[in-house]
Amino acid sequence: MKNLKIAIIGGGNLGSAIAKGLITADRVSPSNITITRRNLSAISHLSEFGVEFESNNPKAVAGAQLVMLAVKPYLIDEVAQEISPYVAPGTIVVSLAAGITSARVAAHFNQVLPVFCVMPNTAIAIGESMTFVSSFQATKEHEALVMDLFNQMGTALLIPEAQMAAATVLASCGIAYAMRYIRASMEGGVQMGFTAALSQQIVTQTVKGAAQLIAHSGNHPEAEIDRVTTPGGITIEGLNEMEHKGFTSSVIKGLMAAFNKVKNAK
Ligand SMILES: NC(=O)C1=CN([C@@H]2O[C@H](COP(=O)(O)OP(=O)(O)OC[C@H]3O[C@@H](n4cnc5c(N)ncnc54)[C@H](OP(=O)(O)O)[C@@H]3O)[C@@H](O)[C@H]2O)C=CC1
Ligand SMILES: O=C(O)[C@@H]1CCC=N1
Repeated sequence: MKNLKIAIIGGGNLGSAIAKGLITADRVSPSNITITRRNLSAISHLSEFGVEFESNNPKAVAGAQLVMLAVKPYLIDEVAQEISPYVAPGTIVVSLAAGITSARVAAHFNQVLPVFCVMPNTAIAIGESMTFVSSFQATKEHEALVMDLFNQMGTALLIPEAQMAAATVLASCGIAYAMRYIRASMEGGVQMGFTAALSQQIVTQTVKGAAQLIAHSGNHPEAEIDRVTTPGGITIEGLNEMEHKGFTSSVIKGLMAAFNKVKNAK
């Protein structure tokens, strides 16, 4: 694994996060990771990690055993076409583009290659991603390698590609939704008199504690809520007011709007 040569095409938000995650996991030598984008100065901060930079995609994929496509979905066809002649036989292709099928990516290559759709979230940079993987034209060995790689940077689950749209919304977009809850709570904290910095510290630790409570116990969130809500007490007053204002309904409606968007991606 240490010697696996990886090319990350598109060093933006996700591509850079994956590069950081790979280095932090220490399973791939930084010098074996090449990251590309047109404006290389925007990722110069990654040079401290020892990764290679390249603005030429064909050069980056030549010699790579695993190529990750981390450009925006509308650029996937163009970039796959561009690198196709330079990709060595047997190269594993990982597409990170939301809403793009593996068959569509595979069709751009002039040889049959193992293609994976992989949907991480930005917490991959710190090894805490919830990552979904689906495989196409791949052997069990390819699957094991890709799963092992992404399990080094959080939790990876192999799923049928048909579930990828829902997985994208719940876990990849989910980071943003969780952040919005955190931000809303912080604003409430400031209104109650905490500084923004202290409010952020309080909410961050509280959300972390809540996530870890259910992760450790396997309890349903409502069971943990029951432990907090004193009958006739303070917590239930706040919870019910949030529900009167449509909290659960808003979250589900937001998830479904995103789900419809990703299912109709072009
Ligand atoms: N952000 C997220 O949380 C997640 C994103 N994804 C998917 O990851 C992909 C990337 O998203 P994200 O990182 O947010 O987007 P960004 O725009 O941040 O990153 C894409 C990068 O691609 C670079 N790029 C554009 N054209 C080329 C090219 N021809 N060759 C090489 N690099 C190029 C751009 O840099 P420059 O202009 O300098 O070339 C840009 O930095 C998308 O397909 C998205 O669906 C999936 C899960 C989560
Ligand atoms: O918002 C987006 O389109 C991408 C896909 C998942 C997370 N970010």
